[in-house]
Amino acid sequence: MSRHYKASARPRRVEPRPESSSLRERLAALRNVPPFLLSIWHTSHWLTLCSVVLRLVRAVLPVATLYVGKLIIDEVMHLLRTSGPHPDMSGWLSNGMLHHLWMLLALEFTLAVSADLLGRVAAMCDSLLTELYSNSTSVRLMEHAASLDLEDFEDADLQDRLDRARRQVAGRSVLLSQLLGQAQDAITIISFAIGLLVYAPWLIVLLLVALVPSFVGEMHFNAQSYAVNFQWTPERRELDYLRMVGASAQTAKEVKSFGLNRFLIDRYAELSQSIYRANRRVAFRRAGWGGVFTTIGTIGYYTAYAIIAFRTVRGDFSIGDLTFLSGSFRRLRTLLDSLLSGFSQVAGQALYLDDLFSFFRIEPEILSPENPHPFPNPIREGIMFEDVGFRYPGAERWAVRHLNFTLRAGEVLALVGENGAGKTTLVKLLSRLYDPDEGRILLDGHPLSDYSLAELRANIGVIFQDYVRYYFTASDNIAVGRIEARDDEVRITDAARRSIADAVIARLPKGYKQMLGKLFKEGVDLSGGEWQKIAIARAYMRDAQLLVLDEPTAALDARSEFEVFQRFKELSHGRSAVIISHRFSTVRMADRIIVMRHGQISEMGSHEQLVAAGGHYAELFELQAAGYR
Ligand SMILES: Nc1ncnc2c1ncn2[C@@H]1O[C@H](COP(=O)(O)OP(=O)(O)OP(=O)(O)O)[C@@H](O)[C@H]1O
Repeated sequence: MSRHYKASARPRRVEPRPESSSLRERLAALRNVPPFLLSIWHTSHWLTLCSVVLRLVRAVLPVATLYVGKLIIDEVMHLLRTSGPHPDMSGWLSNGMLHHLWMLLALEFTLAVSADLLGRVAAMCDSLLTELYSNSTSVRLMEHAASLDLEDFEDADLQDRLDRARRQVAGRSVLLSQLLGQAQDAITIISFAIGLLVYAPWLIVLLLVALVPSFVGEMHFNAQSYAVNFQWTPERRELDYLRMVGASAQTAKEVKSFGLNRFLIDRYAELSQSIYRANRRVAFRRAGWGGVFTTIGTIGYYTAYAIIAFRTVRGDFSIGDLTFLSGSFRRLRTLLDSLLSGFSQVAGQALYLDDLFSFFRIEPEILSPENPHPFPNPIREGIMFEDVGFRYPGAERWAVRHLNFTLRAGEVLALVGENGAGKTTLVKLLSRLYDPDEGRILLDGHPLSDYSLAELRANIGVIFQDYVRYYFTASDNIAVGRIEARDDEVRITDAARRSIADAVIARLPKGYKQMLGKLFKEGVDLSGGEWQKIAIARAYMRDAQLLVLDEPTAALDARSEFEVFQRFKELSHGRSAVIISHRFSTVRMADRIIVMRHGQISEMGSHEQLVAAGGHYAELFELQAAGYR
């Protein structure tokens, strides 16, 4: 299967960029809400139940409060009508005429206090639930990212999506309380609407007419905000990158000595200004249209108010009815307004959920087979490359092609060649970080893809030239080579001894417990060569049958390099190794040397054979040797 085909088969590579998504698309994004709610439910049954029940109860309190308010006014009016104004309250109090009023006032008070308490407890449940959800989603995000292929990480589109997914987790957690608040508002609206329907059904129609324009407007502008956000993801990532380069311990040295600060700051300011301008355009239009739509709503409200007042004067309604109706209408308007705009916000946020869910839908392609072939121990025949070719995704050129050779069991093979010749690519194929686009790689006669990925990786210890400097302790920096053995001190010190990192660690104030790097308090930075010795120790943490060292000694001084290889030779116990190096002092120690040129093998043989052949190798060797004379 060619890389080209794979690329087009992946949904993420053909994802359209919504310039401005249609209403239908925004509504379609609501399909993300049920799975979102389901994951909330899985986060904590108890908190979800608690929040839902409290909100249900809380939802009917406003109409009850308003209705009791109406009863209070009617009761007051009744008292005034039956006995007239009473300057001395003591008579009323003693004959029990105020009993009913007292009861109503006490009920109103209880309703007000309950509404407040229920609201607070529900908000607490929401915030706890939100934090739990955000934590568990971040863990899922890391787990899923870990399962993806290296190719995925080198894809800018995926990086954009991952970035939006991360921001979704950090910034979209309000969605939960918004959704629950929406449900609560909807129930409150229904309860108010029932009250209003009983008195004056036509008021509802008036209300809807006033609100629909503002709803459509909100929907439109939410989608525009999303589109702006979407289109500018790469630039936002660049902003993050510039911030990191401009102010981080790793880059400070070079940025200072090249005087790069001004350039970085200007680039940052320019980019952030462009994003700001795009956001401002939407914000201006939103504010302008929002004003128009709100005015329409206000006109609707006051028309209704005038009608109710007029009909009260005509005697159709009591004063209590007037307060209840106008109060209901006002509350309904604000509630419907917030429900509709909240709905469009939910629809907008559901679009962001798309990023999160679509990130979770990306499937890795480099997988273990269902019934893996047992991994040979020891490897008998070796690893055979049969006409192997590979092109990086999206690249026109083949990075390597027509590779034919066998890495024999127990053999130390060196790869040499100029920059970009394809040496690291060969190693990535060997450790199945990529699958070849052409040809096959066989291990003891079976394609690499027949073996369990975990077993394959456990049996191949690779240290890449751009190995990671972890800001962990020295001990953990070595243990990452086999993290299960993190507490195995004997193994760690043994690995350090083999890679001559033991001498480096002996000089650290806290030895193996010393925090490395300058990121954390009390961290100690190392020289390039010292870091490299620590990194090489990782390879020895494994019981790998094949060691791959990609320019393992580039930063080492001549004596250290010699020592590392002496120990490697002594201690390899017949293990195979592939060593990439530009130093011929290292290369000549190998059993066999492969010379790569423009992605192909140009020569193969021992040091002596290749020098005698007088080809490219001999030329490169002579060049380097001349440098020492
Ligand atoms: N992730 C990548 N995406 C696209 N092209 C790549 C990628 N990595 C390497 N290449 C290209 O593939 C070719 C082979 O690169 P490779 O890293 O294998 O060379 P190398 O021989 O290891 O070089 P060096 O000695 O500089 O480390 C080069 O042309 C390089 O530009």
